[in-house]
Amino acid sequence: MTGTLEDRLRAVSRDRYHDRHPFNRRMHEGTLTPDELRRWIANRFHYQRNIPVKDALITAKFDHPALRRSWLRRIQDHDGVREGEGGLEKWLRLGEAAGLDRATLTSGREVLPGVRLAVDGYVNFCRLGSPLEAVAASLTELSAPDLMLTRIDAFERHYPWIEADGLDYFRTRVTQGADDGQEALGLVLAWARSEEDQDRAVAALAFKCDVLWALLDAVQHAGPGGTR
Ligand SMILES: O=C(O)c1cc(C(=O)O)c2c(n1)C(=O)C(=O)c1cc(C(=O)O)[nH]c1-2
Repeated sequence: MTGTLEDRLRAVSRDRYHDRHPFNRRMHEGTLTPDELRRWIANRFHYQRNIPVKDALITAKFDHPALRRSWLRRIQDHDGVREGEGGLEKWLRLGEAAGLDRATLTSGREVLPGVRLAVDGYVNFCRLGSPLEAVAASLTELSAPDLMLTRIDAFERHYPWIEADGLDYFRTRVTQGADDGQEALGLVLAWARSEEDQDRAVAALAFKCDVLWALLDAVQHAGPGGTR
């Protein structure tokens, strides 16, 4: 393999990221119907609510208090430090701004089989993998902040029927995602010294890109009314 590990990771994150998925392209062009957008929001909530679960599994793999303390921040970013705060709460508000009530989102009724499998795949990958692989899988966040900026712009321009407050989640993730991505990159570059470990880190990131891609495939191909 040619190039430094950082070059290889950035290339995977650039070339296989879900910003290139046809569903995301349509989102940005403004051609999604309200039902399609709501289907995406409801299904992505399943991903969101599992992020702190997988971060708890990763935290449990770390030997050092400083590392656990730092990774714990990710759980708090999503779950909040108090009731009514945090990313999951903001995602529920995004749903409400788009006309989806909380009970529907939290029930998980709308979650498509392919989305369930993709998210389970990610959680189990982090549960069973090495700390290096689990942290490397999160490196899609290197590309997430740019995607958030594109998404905010697209929502404001093309989907004005979604109340502006609903976009707070994406605004928050611009800086949180950038910080998370930098932290994870520093760890992966420090840990992956052997060629085998470097290959494992790149493969973990490629797998994660596939998870995000598969999630959008399922959302894109759902039947009328968002059914399977
Ligand atoms: O909306 C997106 O496109 C997007 C992508 C990603 C990502 O690249 O994994 C994350 C998020 N959002 C996100 O909101 C988030 O909290 C998050 C955590 C992680 C992770 O793997 O630890 N990825 C992402």
